[in-house]
Amino acid sequence: MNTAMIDQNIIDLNQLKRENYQFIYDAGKKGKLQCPVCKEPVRLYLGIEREPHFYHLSKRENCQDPIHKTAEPIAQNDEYIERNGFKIPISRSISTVETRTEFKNPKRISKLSPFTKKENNLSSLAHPYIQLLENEGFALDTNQGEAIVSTNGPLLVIAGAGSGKTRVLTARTAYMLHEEQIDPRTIMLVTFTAKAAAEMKNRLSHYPKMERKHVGQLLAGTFHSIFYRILAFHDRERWNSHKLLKKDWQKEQILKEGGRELNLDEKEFAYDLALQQIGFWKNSLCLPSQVRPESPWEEKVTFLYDHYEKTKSQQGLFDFDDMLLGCFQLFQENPSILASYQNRFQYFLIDEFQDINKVQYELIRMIASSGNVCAVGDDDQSIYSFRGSNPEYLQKFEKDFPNAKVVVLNENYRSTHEIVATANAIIQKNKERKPKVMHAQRSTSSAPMLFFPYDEEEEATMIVQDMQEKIEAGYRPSDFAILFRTNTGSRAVFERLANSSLPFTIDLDVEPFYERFIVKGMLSFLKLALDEEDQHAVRDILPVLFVKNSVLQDIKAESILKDCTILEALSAVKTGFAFQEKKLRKLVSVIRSLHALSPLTAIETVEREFGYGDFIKKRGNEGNKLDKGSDDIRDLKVVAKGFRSIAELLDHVAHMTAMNREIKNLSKELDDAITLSTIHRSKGLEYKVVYVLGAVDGSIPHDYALDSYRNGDMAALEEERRLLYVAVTRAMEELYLSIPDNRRGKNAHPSRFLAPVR
Ligand SMILES: Nc1ncnc2c1ncn2[C@@H]1O[C@H](COP(=O)(O)OP(=O)(O)OP(=O)(O)O)[C@@H](O)[C@H]1O
Repeated sequence: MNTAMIDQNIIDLNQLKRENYQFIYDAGKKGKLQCPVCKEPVRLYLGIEREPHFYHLSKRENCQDPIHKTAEPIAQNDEYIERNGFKIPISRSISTVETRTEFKNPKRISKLSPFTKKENNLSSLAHPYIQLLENEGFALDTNQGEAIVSTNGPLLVIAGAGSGKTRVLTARTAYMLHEEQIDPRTIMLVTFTAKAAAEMKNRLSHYPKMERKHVGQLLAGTFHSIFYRILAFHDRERWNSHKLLKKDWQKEQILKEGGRELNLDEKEFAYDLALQQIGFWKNSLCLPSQVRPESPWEEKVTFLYDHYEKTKSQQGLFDFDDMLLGCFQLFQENPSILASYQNRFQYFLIDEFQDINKVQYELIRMIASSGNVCAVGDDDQSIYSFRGSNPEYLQKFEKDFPNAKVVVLNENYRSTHEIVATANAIIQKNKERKPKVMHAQRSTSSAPMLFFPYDEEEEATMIVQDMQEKIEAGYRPSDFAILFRTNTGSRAVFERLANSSLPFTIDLDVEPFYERFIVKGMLSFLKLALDEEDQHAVRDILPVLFVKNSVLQDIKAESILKDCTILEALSAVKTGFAFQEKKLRKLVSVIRSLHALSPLTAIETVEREFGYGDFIKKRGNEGNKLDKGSDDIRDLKVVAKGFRSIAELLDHVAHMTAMNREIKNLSKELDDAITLSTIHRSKGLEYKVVYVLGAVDGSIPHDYALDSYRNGDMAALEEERRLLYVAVTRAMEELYLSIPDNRRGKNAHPSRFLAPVR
């Protein structure tokens, strides 16, 4: 049906502005929609593949849309009109048609190269162990077999997504142990995560004729774990794990001490980004004295870097990056120690070589004097340049390890032809890459789908609806992944899932959206509109007003002495700066006026009246380039649009903050759950169905990459394209790319990366 009743009014989907769909959807969930014929409760269907329509909760199907007169456009003189206690937003009149955005039908990608079936090149290599592997169900193709048996000398395996590099690494190790009888203690297997190392050992122990004892003797782990073990062995006292700075806040504390010397404001200077920059320099083997700052910001960070290193060394502390740097120095200063390790380790297998950084590369060059290095990587999946990784090392490998053999794995065993062809078409536009075309093993009728929600909210609703339908049809929650470019991109989908009964997991380290500094500040203004005595809220608005934290004690005392609210006391503070006092003076009247406004207008009022933009600009300029403060406010406005009063919005925020904590605790225990993940974290994983959020310019490619591109730098844009490639190649059977019409309250345009397939 296209019609429903909300509080005695008929709403017709043919006349409803698209931006109201989510609002009506929510009203349905709250039981506020009725069938105009039978008066039973109905809901709005908002899914991916079928058009929006109303449906009866009882699944009744025989009601027909009544013929009705189009409702008169509702008066525009107030923000809301109240009908029987239910407020209808008239700033977004539900009955005007002229600016209605049509529901756009989803579209399957059709511009794809045709599928050609290749006979699976089962390895013709006459090695008994390879034959045995094949007989035991570990199928291998010729190139995989070639990579497995080439154990002497340097070998570079360029392994496209889903081409079985994990299988190659494990089978090669098994082959070395069993067929070549190589002493496991001479083999070093380096992986990107500790989980991957454990998984490889586990898989290895299931290979034919593998002895557990041998598998246990292999040295497998991340660069950090392996080289830290070496360091700790040589100087247990200095590298005692009690002295490790594990948490970012510990490191930031040291930076903040240095920042005080520069008079940097703790709330305004982006210490998190400074820390990331310091890590980048350390991993690039660039000591504080060697940094050549390129901006005033980098000058400050260089000063902090120097302070950080000195403090650590005075206090005998170290961080994760020091594990690699320390080992590099140990080898450099002690040739005999280096020689002993060169002697001990004869074979090296290194996974995810495209994400190696300078210090890791140099360590391998130092220790691998045998030359038996097998590096496996995919330049198209290099996505960690901000940490100092560089796919250039894949290119350098052939120079630095002369006579290296190169094997290319381009058979994709994970995904359908339609997904692989989409990925190929996207990545081929990158200029800095080794040319290769992935080839799939199977084809299907369901090509990847582009769908077009109105905005982030509708995007989340559609995806959750789609998953619900698929789960009813037999899929398991763990078949799904929802991937996003940055953590803030997951807010709407998190909220929709939190309000559903579907199990899901999300990364535990992510700062909840409503706790983000800029968002929290804005919400505090709204909180004060409801309670002028809210001390936490007053504390959180001080930075926005450029008032020092120390004033808080004075205001509290003032409010007791003068018997006024704490907000009134703040308003009367004398700072000695006329422009600031002017702003403070209007605090009470502006905040009291927010009451009568919708949350969206209230936020716009605070922005305008208190120069929120200036504050954000100041912080944003120095802030994290991925998540700008102004974007946070835009995201908050998208949320605010769905609520009719400040109290309702704040209730929702409190509920979601609590849910966030609860779900983080719960998700540890779930093993059959939907995955919500950044694209970065999804690397190496595979899912039957993948949804990619926000495939629009500004999201992917991210705005900062577009800015660099405008300034003539292609590198960031190419890395963004690799990110989309990684996201797309996680899907085994079905891929959905979401192209919302609006993002962060503005018109959005499909990602330029999709041009070859749209
Ligand atoms: N020769 C083969 N025949 C059939 N299936 C294979 C073969 N090689 C690997 N596979 C399967 O293909 C899938 C992808 O392999 P794997 O996870 O090792 O890929 P990958 O190269 O590590 O992928 P990515 O780099 O994209 O994370 C796995 O399910 C694996 O079991």
